[in-house]
Amino acid sequence: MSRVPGSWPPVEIEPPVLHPNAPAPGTDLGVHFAECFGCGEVEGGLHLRSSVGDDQTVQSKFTVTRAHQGAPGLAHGGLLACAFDEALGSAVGNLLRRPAVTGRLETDFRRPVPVGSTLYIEARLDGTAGRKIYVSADGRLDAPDGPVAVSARGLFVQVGIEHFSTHGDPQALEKLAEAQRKNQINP
Ligand SMILES: CCCCCCCC/C=C\CCCCCCCC(=O)SCCNC(=O)CCNC(=O)[C@H](O)C(C)(C)COP(=O)(O)OP(=O)(O)OC[C@H]1O[C@@H](n2cnc3c(N)ncnc32)[C@H](O)[C@@H]1OP(=O)(O)O
Repeated sequence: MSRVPGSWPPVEIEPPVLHPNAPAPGTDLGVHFAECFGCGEVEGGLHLRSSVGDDQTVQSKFTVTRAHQGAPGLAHGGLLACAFDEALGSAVGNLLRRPAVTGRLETDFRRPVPVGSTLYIEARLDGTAGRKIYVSADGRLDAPDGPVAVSARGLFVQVGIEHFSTHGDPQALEKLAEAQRKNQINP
């Protein structure tokens, strides 16, 4: 199988347009949902932390613990993919502020990621085509300029807010919206 990726994005795109209320570079993004496996206060979760970077990027990092192992002493690839889903989703949700879900996520695992190492992920908006939002990211080992260990490319698909109330937990959604209103998060 070739390791040469196909062209990206795979369709003709428009340049991404930041939402007028998108947080400024340097802003810490906090936790979008306390029970999220990626960023929430979940035991064994990734506890990924993100902030807005320059040039339509989100910078995230997480430290691999023993709870994240696949082979002894090494991160599980599926959990690394989870970290990229979260980082890419955070770029879409915070910079474009459009409700969207992951339609497709591809990952290239280039180097082993040991327990105890910290992955620095930079996610960038690549472009949009109607409801389709293309994003990609690189994850570097132990420093923002460390060697690339994992790369990912994702397609997020914009959905109506009813996607979450119809298929998810409407009561939890309402509680989350209420908490966001209290924290005066701009819609
Ligand atoms: C107010 C908001 C702002 C708030 C801001 C606050 C900050 C928030 C910060 C941070 C939050 C984020 C952090 C979390 C991140 C984690 C995200 C996840 O893990 S999401 C869970 C996993 N994903 C699913 O569960 C999806 C399940 N799939 C579906 O529901 C559907 O398949 C869906 C919606 C993806 C598409 O279904 P259809 O019926 O609506 O639309 P169709 O026509 O099928 O697709 C639309 C277009 O997309 C293409 N498409 C869809 N899936 C594709 C695929 N796998 N590959 C290629 N193309 C695909 C299609 O070919 C179509 O393209 P053509 O318009 O015809 O050109």
